[in-house]
Amino acid sequence: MDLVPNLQVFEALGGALLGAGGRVLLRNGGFIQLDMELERRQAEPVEEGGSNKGGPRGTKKLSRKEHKMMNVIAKQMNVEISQRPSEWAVIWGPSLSTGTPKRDLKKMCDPPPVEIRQYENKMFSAMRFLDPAHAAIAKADLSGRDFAELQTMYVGFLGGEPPLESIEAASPFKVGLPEGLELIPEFISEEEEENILKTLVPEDLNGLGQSLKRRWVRHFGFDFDYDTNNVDTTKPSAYAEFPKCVSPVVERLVEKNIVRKKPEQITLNHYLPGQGIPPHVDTHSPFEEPILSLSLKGSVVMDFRDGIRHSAIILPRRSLLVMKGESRFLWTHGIANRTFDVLLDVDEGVTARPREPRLSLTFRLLKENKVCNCRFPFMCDSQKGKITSENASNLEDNLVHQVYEDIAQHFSSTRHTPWPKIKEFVQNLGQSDVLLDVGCGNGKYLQLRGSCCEVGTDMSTGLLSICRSTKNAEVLKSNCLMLPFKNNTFDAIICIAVLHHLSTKERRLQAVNEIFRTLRPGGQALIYVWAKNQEVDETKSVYAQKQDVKTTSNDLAADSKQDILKNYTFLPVHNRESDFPHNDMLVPWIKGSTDKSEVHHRFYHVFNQGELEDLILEIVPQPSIIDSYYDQGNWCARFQKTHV
Ligand SMILES: O=C(O)CCC(=O)C(=O)O
Ligand SMILES: [Fe+2]
Repeated sequence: MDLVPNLQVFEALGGALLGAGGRVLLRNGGFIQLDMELERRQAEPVEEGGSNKGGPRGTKKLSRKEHKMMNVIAKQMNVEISQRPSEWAVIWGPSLSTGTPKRDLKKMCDPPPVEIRQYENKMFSAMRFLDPAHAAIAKADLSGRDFAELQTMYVGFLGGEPPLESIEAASPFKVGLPEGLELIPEFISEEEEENILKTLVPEDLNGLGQSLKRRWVRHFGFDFDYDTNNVDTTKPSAYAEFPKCVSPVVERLVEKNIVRKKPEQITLNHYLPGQGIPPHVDTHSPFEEPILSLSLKGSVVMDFRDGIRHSAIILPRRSLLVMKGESRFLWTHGIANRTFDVLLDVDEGVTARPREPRLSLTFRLLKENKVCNCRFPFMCDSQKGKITSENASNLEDNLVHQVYEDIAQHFSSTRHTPWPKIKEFVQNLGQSDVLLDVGCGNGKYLQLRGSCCEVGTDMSTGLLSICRSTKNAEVLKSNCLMLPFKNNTFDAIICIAVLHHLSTKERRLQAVNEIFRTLRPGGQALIYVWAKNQEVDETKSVYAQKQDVKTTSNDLAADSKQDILKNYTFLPVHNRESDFPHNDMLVPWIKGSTDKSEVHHRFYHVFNQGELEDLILEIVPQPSIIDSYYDQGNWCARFQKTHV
């Protein structure tokens, strides 16, 4: 049988099967079938949600993008991409990163792959087919089609076997359970679970309890105050009595010696898929150990982190989590805001499991003296944080100055565009106004007015030399705590993204004082600091939006070259899936390409709303703040010096 060559088939098969006279070479009977099958499918209307956004398959634009994607994948997998169909194909789109379980991926291909490998935090999956021809069909069928509304799928063939799948550091198999953590499966029976669910969760969740940003809660005994992370023991909750349905649980806790007395407080959390709880340590002083969490209705993965390590633990429904020791006092626990979890399944291997609604009951025992003497003073509200006036300077040297030295080139390559409001402030200055940029970085805000008189200071010699070589700017090395200028020197000062790297309030005040001192009377200063809240009016900051493959991984802390981190395990490492849960944190900077990335951690004190203004007002004697606002994840304030 002679078949008219079909362009799409040639494309899918890498053009490899074109025979003399422009006919398809029939390697085996299967190929005739393949060709006809393809033609039949192409004649069919595109299914709902499956529009060909990338244009007709085989367009130049699509193949250019596909080629690019395949190069990225090849690098990450360390496997060559093949132009010819092979038994292994790789698909960009449906993956663990999008929460696509293997069974769903199988359903998308006909004939289906016989094996699928998926990788944590990766946007692609590898598929092995019985025959290269089947891989070619999958490519012809899926390449360029939309997936999950926004993504376009790309398919390529692999020249070798892809890496075996594994769960990275997010696995207790690798890191181990945090010390003091215990998980008791089937702590309650199905009947008890049903009884609790029936009694405590109203159909309309807004009826009783409190709707938080990411979940719904209700308290019994005493209300938990999320502003102070504490309970007011003088004010019993509106639900002072525990509901009857939890009595068997409370009794079992005492009977089995899990607690030494009955818990006095219960928090009920209700999570819908996509909802979670930011990483936190339940405040030390109000509660004894252990803290207990009973899971009902749906299971979930809970992430434990201690600043370096990450252990992700599956909490099955009806299980009881007992947090004592390090897991209670040192490790943060949290649930990512995701619609699926990535876990290791006995049958399926590494897989994404869609979340179901979940209910949890947190049982807490009140501490009588409200004083905590744990071994982790830096995590303890009773013993206050460990950043002191003695070690602050060391911390900033290690976790700020040294890091900017190490990442100077890469950091600079990501900092091009001046932010509009800062640019406006600078460009509104007169031509003869002298501007100081405290913490000028790569000089992004210098020379926006042509050749005016401007000076920049920074602690990174790497960034200073970039300023000199690319801008010919006047810059000098200096700490913002001690500016080498006389009083009343500058007409204007900007200090962008600097104060949040200072680790104590005294030092932040000192820096504002230096700005104030060197500003001339009548001069104005503009200060930007990172905000703890990265989402205002439901709009995420640019930083919070960047949840790409390279940046989500808190676990990379484990591979950090900064040995010095061991001295700072009390500082939680931020993971981009959540708002900043604490004010003092380490924020990872990932340098280099994905396959050879290095992680560096910088110290940040992220500011609460109003904190920057309060700081300025402690130094500036009159209320001279002209403007304060939120801009791209930062709190910002402009003030004028009105006295000498
Ligand atoms: O949902 C959970 O299991 C944990 C809840 C929690 O950590 C809390 O209420 O403090
Ligand atoms: Fe908690």
